[in-house]
Amino acid sequence: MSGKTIFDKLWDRHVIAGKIGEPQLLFIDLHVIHEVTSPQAFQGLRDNHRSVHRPDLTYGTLDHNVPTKEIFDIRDLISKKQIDTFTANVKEFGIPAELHGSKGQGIVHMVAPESGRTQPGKTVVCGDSHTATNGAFGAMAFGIGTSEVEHVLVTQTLWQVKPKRMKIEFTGKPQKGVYSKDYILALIAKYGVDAGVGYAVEYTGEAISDLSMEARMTICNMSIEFGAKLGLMNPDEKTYAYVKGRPEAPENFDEAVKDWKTLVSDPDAEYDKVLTIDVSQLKPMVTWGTNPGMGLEFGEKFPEIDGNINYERAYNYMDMKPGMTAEDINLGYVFLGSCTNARLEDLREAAAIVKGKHIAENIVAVVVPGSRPVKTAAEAEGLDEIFKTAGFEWRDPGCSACLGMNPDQIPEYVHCASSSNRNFEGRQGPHARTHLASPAMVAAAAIAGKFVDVRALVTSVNES
Ligand SMILES: CC(C)[C@H](C(=O)O)[C@@H](O)C(=O)O
Ligand code: SF4
Repeated sequence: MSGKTIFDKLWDRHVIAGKIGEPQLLFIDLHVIHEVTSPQAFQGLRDNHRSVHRPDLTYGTLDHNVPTKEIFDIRDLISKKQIDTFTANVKEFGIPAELHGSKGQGIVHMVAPESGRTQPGKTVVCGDSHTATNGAFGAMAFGIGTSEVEHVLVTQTLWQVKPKRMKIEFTGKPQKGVYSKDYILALIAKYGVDAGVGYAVEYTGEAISDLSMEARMTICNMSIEFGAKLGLMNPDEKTYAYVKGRPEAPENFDEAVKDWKTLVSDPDAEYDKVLTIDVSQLKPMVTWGTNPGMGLEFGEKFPEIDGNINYERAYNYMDMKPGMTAEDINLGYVFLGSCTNARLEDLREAAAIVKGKHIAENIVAVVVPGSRPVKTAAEAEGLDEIFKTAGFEWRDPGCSACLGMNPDQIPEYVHCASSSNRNFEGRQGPHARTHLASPAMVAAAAIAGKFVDVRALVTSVNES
């Protein structure tokens, strides 16, 4: 009999009922909630006189609607309602949560790891498509819909059909200036936004082991942009070190680590599909179009339309033409934020590039730390001053301009270099035009006033 993948092991461990190939009932170890996808679920509970089965395994935060300029000045009525409703719900049902202005508040996929709740071996769900971020810890983490949120609140379980297994091996050492964001953008550009549909993806290989936990989260975060049900990685010493000492880390930590060590893919495990990417061949990526797969290495010419109506539509929306390169993009805005790339390491990488320089005249640049702990840590090491001196705005944590659900929006028709994960039409505001890239590329673009190849800059930064 062949070995098992980490995903097989996690799946088997959580099945309560049902047969393989049919929906199976899974136990959920951690249910994370935010203000956008939980209100109807709580209302459903109330209407049916039900309670939350395991408030202790539920954890909430406010993120999508919070204003980042003046966090308590919520002018939008829908935002205010969602924030107030969420606050009342978690109080009524006794759920631990990071409420408005609390010390741990931030984007949902950041606060769960930061609190220590995200751990190897857990099933983690959230009414949000980027829940696979938690998969970087060796957790089986995926997004669910609002009716499923209600199901999990009431039962702490969920019916799911087991997805197929894909292994993506990242080999080699990257050049300086190439980051995990480039790995995932390159993967999606090469295989497309649907290539992961129906799969649980395991990211593995030397290039993944070499990454920090923060950089690993960036890759897992974008699993959904590849179409995958979930993305996960084998836990290792870096994973244990990240969890250790956090408020919700297991009490008997050494025992937990012993168990976690068994939750890795066996060498002879079988997969339904295997892909390999050599990261030593990658260059910094920039998207030109209106899905995350419409991306290219910096310097490459944008593709011909050749009858592709998606390309035609994307070019029209973005007001660009085949044959242009990323350097020709008429940038007006830079957004450094989101659950993809607004952790401390991301801000450090960007700050190293902007230090001692000033943003270009044509640019408005905003930094939005993904969580309050990140903001506090960044300020403790003076990153805020570096950004502010360079002309960036330094904001409070939240989803911000990653999507236009709060006052932070990119103005109409303006091109934005963004460290986030989605470049859909209208994603950052009506008619806004988004170009996804790594935090370092985005920072360099703020200074130069256009996209530049960050590899040259990073070398000189490191030498100085
Ligand atoms: C609002 C929320 C449901 C949504 C998601 O599911 O991902 C958002 O976080 C996003 O990134 O588009
Ligand atoms: S930061 Fe963006 S991608 Fe992440 S949860 Fe918020 S809106 Fe979704």
